[in-house]
Amino acid sequence: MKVIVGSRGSKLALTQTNWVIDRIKNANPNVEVELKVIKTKGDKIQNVALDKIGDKGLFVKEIEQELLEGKIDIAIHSMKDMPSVVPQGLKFSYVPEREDFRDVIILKEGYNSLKELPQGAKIGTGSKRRKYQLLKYRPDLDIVPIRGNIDTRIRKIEEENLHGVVLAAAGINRLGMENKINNKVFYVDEDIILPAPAQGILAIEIRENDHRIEELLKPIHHEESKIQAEAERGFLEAIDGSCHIPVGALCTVNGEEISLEGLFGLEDGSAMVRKTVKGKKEDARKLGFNLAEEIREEMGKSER
Ligand SMILES: NCc1[nH]cc(CCC(=O)O)c1CC(=O)O
Repeated sequence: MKVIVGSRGSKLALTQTNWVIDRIKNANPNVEVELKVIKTKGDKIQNVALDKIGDKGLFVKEIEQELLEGKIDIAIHSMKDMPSVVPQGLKFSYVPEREDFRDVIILKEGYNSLKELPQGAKIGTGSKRRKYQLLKYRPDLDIVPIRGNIDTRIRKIEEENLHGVVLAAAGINRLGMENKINNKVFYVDEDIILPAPAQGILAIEIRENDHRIEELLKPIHHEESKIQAEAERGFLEAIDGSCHIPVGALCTVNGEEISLEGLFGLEDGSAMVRKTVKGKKEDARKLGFNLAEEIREEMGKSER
């Protein structure tokens, strides 16, 4: 039996996809797995700020089309880049174990922490979630909009004379970057920057009725990561967040109990609400919806 796995061609996407492919092969030694690299619209538009060119889905559509047409059997994405609604005929399969959910700041050489940066230090990020949470912690920072893949963003520390850039720890860890660069990788506590919903979680997308493929993926299932994805993405869906507004979420699983913390802000960062709810793990998605409702309500009060 042969299966074709589709992926974007960025270094991170390929590393993630090959990680999943290795695990599929290990669990199913008789299956032949082929990698197919697919170029998406998001890969073609390089110079426009991400928050100015539409929405999530930019890195996804072409890959989902090939999945629907049977040109590939499995698609691997970063779950945090996935739109809240999966197209008709497709679904997410088993969720593998999550990488680090935190954000990191790659600091200019000579600096070791966020605290010690000078007044007015320049930090590069294109994400409003990262921007407004950082400004809440350090209102003096000068946030500079940047985008590009991980290497490009790290290069901008030099090119644009920044004190640091914010990235997802998951990407840095998966690429083993910490050992490849001279810069200090500073892991930001989630109390300071709540991560994006499902940051560090991979999405394995398949055709809805493809039980044959689903069976191959079963051994890579990680229960806790699946519950986190459900709760955090439930929140994302209900809050109706786009990448134009600050949205963050983090679910913690403790036996049968889960807690879900969410963050939602106005587009200009003038108001932000952060709140935690607790519930049962089988209600993960519903808990996400409840949290969104509570946060919306609180946001309404603060706007009046
Ligand atoms: N926004 C792009 C993106 N999508 C997923 C990751 C990293 C991996 C992950 O969060 O799962 C990144 C890079 C980043 O935010 O630094």
